[in-house]
Amino acid sequence: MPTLGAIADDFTGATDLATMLVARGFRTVVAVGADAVAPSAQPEVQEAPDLPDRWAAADAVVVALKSRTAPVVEAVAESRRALRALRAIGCRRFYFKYCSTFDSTPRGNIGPVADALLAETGERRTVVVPSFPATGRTVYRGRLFVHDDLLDESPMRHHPLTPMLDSRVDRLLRPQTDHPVTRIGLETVRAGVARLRAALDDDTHADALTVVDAVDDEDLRTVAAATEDFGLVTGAAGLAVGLTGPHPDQARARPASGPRDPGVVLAGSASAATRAQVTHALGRLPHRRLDLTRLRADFDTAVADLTAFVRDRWAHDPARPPLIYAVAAPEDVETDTPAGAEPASTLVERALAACAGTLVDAGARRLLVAGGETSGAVVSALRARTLAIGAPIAPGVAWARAEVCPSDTNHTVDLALKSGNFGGTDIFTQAWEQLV
Ligand SMILES: Nc1ncnc2c1ncn2[C@@H]1O[C@H](COP(=O)(O)OP(=O)(O)OP(=O)(O)O)[C@@H](O)[C@H]1O
Ligand SMILES: O=C(O)[C@@H](O)C(=O)CO
Repeated sequence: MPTLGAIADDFTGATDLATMLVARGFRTVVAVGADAVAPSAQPEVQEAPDLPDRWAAADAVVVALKSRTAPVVEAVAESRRALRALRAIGCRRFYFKYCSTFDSTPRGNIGPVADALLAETGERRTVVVPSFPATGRTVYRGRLFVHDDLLDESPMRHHPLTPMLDSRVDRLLRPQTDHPVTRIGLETVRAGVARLRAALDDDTHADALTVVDAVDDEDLRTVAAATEDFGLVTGAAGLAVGLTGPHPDQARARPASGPRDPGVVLAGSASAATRAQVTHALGRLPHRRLDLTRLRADFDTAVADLTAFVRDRWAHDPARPPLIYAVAAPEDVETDTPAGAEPASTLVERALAACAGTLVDAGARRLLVAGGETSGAVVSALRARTLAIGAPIAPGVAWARAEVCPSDTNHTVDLALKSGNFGGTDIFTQAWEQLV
């Protein structure tokens, strides 16, 4: 029965945290939305008497939401619903997972969701820990770094939805929350678990969201140990490095596909890391770029041509998964939508989602998807309700086994959801080797 319940504000973030939990010995299931956990999770629901096997065999459940940039009211309502659903299947500790680059705006959604989850759990305080050293995110003196750059000097400064214009986590959070926002520095963390705990227990932090410095995994282990009885922690996936689950040797789900099963890469992300991965794959995998003009002129035919191309490549060389991508270079990003036309963002998401559905019905059994929004669109089109996390591919990215039903037939597939900025340059060609 799961005891740890997590709520992630996007799909790739959910698999990122789940990947870490599996590595830490938690048998982990990602549930797509609160309804995939407990359809009628009302406030009064406390315990489900007959847990489905899926939950009985899990140590942790991560609910994947699409709430990062949703209207605040919606994000709060979905997060509350997720928490109630997790509680109904037995979870007693909660983890609010947001982006390691603290993606949010002065209105939210990190602060409002943290406030709501504190109220829902009856807790008065929590910690704020976006640090994830394995992916270059560290917090020192309250400032968030992305590798060598301060957050506001990193490419996140230009993010279209959540431009990050400050690197001080407390300053970013203060306008978003009703709680005081406090800080605890690295010297206290490095003084050890007891000193950090004593600091957290000081009156200053009694009702606060406390941003805690962490520069390496040992710091995160100290933070996790000092907060082990907190009913709610918040952060990126890094904090989970300090958690220990009960099944160190059996936590990974087995792959669903074999080496000769057809695969495909669907890349809708325009992030710098994905662009480098696309460029690397162009010389190595059969590929097609989405043509926005054609998609706008005749969506169905354009998608049918793309899926026909993939099927043709499978017939020639099943071992090389074709790549369908949106952006290889910054100039591929459409910044101005032509008058009266559908914006490129939804067009690309719809196109890749449609390709995914058709290709799974045509035999695709392994899909690597790049981009958080893109992953949300693909997972929704495939009508996956749960993902069982399997082999890791890179920090924050793993294969997951999913039952899907894009039209009217069920299939089991291996799915990897890659955050835009995660993964090495060769991930589109190398990820398949982990599926053994
Ligand atoms: N050529 C393009 N012009 C404009 N927008 C595009 C283009 N290609 C893709 N997009 C959109 O850019 C967005 C990329 O977001 P997505 O979340 O998928 O990737 P990301 O931001 O790199 O990933 P993450 O959220 O994991 O960091 C999607 O909405 C996608 O449809
Ligand atoms: O924490 C991260 O950076 C990722 O899991 C993510 O949320 C990107 O969308």
